[in-house]
Amino acid sequence: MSFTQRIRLRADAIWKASHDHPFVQGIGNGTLPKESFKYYMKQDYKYLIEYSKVMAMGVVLAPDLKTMSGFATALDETLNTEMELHRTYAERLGVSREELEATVPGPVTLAYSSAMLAEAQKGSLAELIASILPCAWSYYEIGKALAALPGALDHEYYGEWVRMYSSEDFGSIADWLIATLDQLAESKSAEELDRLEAIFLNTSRYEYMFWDMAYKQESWPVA
Ligand SMILES: Cc1ncc(C[n+]2csc(CCO)c2C)c(N)n1
Repeated sequence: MSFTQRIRLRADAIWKASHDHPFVQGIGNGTLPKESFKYYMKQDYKYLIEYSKVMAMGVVLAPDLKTMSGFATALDETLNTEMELHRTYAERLGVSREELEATVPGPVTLAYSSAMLAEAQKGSLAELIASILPCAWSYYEIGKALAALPGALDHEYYGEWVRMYSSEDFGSIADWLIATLDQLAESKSAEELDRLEAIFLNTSRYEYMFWDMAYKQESWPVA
């Protein structure tokens, strides 16, 4: 079993909880309230800005040109394809570019982004990838699962979201991160692998919490 298969297995209960979450299922069957989706899109936009910085740190930490180029491609995809989806939905939802960019990150958005940035700043590429992998990988799994539901791909409102996250382009970023982490894991000690697993489990938990936060439109308890 590869290292990423091992950590995916350990995270299975968390990933299943995300998959079954009413927010995710609501995108798939079209019943998700638009207000929850609007809240999610605004929070996710802020999250993706920080995620992009982590990708950029991947370029810096990369040991060779091929790896640099992989991070540069993923960074471009995030800034110019994925975030374009958010800009398009924001327009449909009547949220201006200014409002979108001025979104105040909620508690989970801030905690999740800070956790990824903290791992990236420690300076090990394996730790950086372990922290961002649940993000790219779980969305691809969710995208594909939702795409298999009748009508989800063609849904007049959420179809675009399902098409983007089930696309091969996003899948190839997840596959590339998986292969890169497996390669880095080959030269790590058992203690280091345990540490990478713990990082992966933590951001898997944050993925679940992000869906939950958005569903409940959870904000800071005191403004
Ligand atoms: C909370 C949260 N987690 C994951 C993603 C999905 N995502 C973020 S970056 C990336 C890889 C390529 O850009 C993918 C699939 C998201 N949007 N929001």
